[in-house]
Amino acid sequence: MSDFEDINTRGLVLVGCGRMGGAMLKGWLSRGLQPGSVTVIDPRLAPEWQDKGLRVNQPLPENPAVMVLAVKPQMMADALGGVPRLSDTLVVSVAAGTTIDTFERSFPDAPIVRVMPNTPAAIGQGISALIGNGLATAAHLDTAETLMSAVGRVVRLDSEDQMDAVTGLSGSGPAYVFHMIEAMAKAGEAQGLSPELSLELARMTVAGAGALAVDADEDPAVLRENVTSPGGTTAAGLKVLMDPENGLPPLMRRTVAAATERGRELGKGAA
Ligand SMILES: NC(=O)C1=CN([C@@H]2O[C@H](COP(=O)(O)OP(=O)(O)OC[C@H]3O[C@@H](n4cnc5c(N)ncnc54)[C@H](O)[C@@H]3O)[C@@H](O)[C@H]2O)C=CC1
Ligand SMILES: O=C(O)[C@@H]1CCC=N1
Repeated sequence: MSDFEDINTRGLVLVGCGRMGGAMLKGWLSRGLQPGSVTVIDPRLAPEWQDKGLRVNQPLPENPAVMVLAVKPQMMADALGGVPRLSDTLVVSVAAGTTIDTFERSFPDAPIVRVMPNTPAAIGQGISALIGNGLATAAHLDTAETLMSAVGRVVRLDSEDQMDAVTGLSGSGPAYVFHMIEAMAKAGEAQGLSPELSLELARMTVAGAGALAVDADEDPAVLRENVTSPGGTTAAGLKVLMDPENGLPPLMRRTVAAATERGRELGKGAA
């Protein structure tokens, strides 16, 4: 039996099929979601989605199992304006900042689950955190978890208050890691390596270390120590990187704090 049986029967509506919506849709289709059961609402849908058998910008099914909202927070009011008041439909939002009570104003009788995914979902390696409203039953949360586990791992939160920090850490986090690759590559160039060689070394170092961090039984701190020979090269590098005043820890603290704060602002309706 497909995990998507009820959704395939009643339908899934995806409002906004850009980078995040598209990444999730790719994962769902590869896990058994039937294209004909998906209604995509997006006025600027990318051409790659046009001939996949999806229902594109067509009237919504009468009683869809799930509606996933994946538009920018600044576009949410606009997008919600075009959607009927569903009550027997699980509403799932992946928008940063936008709080559950915003959705409750549009869907006062609906179960609502707020999710924060990230773009490695495009290759099934995402991490999503989720929390439901008072009307979301264990079965609704399971449905949301089924959807999100099609594109990576899932964690459940205890409180919606955690969501902005989650957004600042794992939602935005892939961008920090991509920038780390860029910065490492530039640093290699500064030591005389060619840009191509430096980028390849940086990219595969981050990819391999990430995979090892997931695969290994040891904590990242132990994996770091395993690389660090006493009096060796890594110790010399880490002395700079781990400097408590000027190193990565205070920089990362400020980075995640800024992203978290921006999530709070978006939640209050900031443009
Ligand atoms: N990109 C990321 O890494 C992540 C994004 N998110 C959240 O996902 C949501 C979407 O972000 P992205 O996919 O990055 O943006 P995007 O700009 O790539 O996609 C948004 C899509 O919404 C469509 N759209 C705009 N107005 C619409 C409307 N009224 N009705 C239907 N569709 C409409 C656009 O045409 C576009 O295809 C945001 O709320 C963001 O906070 C969450 C986690 C990670
Ligand atoms: O930058 C943003 O606002 C979205 C949310 C998390 C990642 N991208």
